[in-house]
Amino acid sequence: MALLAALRERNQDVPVIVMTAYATIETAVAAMKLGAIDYIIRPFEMETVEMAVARALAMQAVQRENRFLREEISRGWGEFVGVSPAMQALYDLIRQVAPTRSNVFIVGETGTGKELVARAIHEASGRQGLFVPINCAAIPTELLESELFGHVKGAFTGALRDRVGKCELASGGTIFLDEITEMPTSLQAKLLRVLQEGRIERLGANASIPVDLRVVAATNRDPQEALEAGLLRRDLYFRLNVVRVDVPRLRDRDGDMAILANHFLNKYSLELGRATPRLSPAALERLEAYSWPGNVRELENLMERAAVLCRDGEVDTSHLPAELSREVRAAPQHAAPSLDGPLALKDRVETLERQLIEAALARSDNNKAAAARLLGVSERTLWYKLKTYRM
Ligand SMILES: Nc1ncnc2c1ncn2[C@@H]1O[C@H](COP(=O)(O)OP(=O)(O)OP(=O)(O)O)[C@@H](O)[C@H]1O
Repeated sequence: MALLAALRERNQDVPVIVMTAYATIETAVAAMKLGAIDYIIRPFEMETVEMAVARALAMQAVQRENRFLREEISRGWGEFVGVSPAMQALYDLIRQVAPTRSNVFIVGETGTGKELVARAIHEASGRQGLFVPINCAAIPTELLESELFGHVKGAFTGALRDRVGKCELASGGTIFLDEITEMPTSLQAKLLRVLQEGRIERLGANASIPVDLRVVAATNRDPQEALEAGLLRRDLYFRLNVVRVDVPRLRDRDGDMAILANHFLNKYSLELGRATPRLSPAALERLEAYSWPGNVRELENLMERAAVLCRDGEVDTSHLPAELSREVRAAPQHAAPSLDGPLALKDRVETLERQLIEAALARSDNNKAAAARLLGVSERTLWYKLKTYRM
């Protein structure tokens, strides 16, 4: 019994079978309470022991799998880290659209994980072909056409041999056109023709090849503005925007900051061969208050930096770059009350409270839970204040 208690104390998940000649119901119950999973009374048949061991091992496997699944669920979905309502909605949408053949248009700020979304759509689509990403902004215009559609030997100076284009490569799979608005509109027109006809012609070839394409396109611009500015052809847009997927900004992912920050600290500490440091409450608060224009990519970079700089097992505000604290400190100055005029305490406090609440709501995009955290009060208190001040 003492050994059982000690094992449990150390959190060992060794399955324990108790064997005894002095059986009473009480000791059996006590042993089970201490974590024994079976109880065998002497004398016994060998078969009984074998069965008990087999059962114990099977149960252990189930427990491990359960724990693994629990950890997975609490961490995110697939490659995604995050369990916020905004991300749950995104996972649901991906699961819904992936198995359809519809083209998908992903919209989201830089670094929000648009490529991750595109990959997840392909993974969950069941399409047997390849996932072929192409960043339209990263390839010089004059090369983009051959990159997309391929060419035959001699199609232009420098075309020394036949080349398979990305569209052909992605046939049966998914082509991911990142930063679609950076593709010249002449090429957009050509791409549209390929999608309409389901056939592709390599540059310089005089025959076309059938392709089975599913397109996932992405942009970090506002699609409406891109259309108006003539960066995106309307006809292509309608073809691609069958399902639109908006990827939430990091500051809208309520409650994901700690999970994401710890995930990246863990990732980079592993790479450095160090133990993962803890994230101090003050550091987390600063991360929560920052606006994250570069979204998850920016957070990942900062956590890599923190993992390198941190030497004492705890990431504190001193391991974070100065611009984070500047943004946080700017707030109180903003709301600093003037000491001129009437000094009635109640009115003054009320005005200041209203201003702080407004600022917190603005900074958290009207998300009450996040605003309450910024203000350092409970959500309940915030709701109460909003009601009292009729805000
Ligand atoms: N929810 C998430 N969980 C874990 N990692 C993430 C998540 N979102 C993004 N990342 C990581 O952040 C980085 C940026 O993601 P990604 O390249 O997909 O962003 P993007 O929106 O395509 O950016 P850009 O618009 O600049 O091309 C990648 O390293 C990606 O793995």
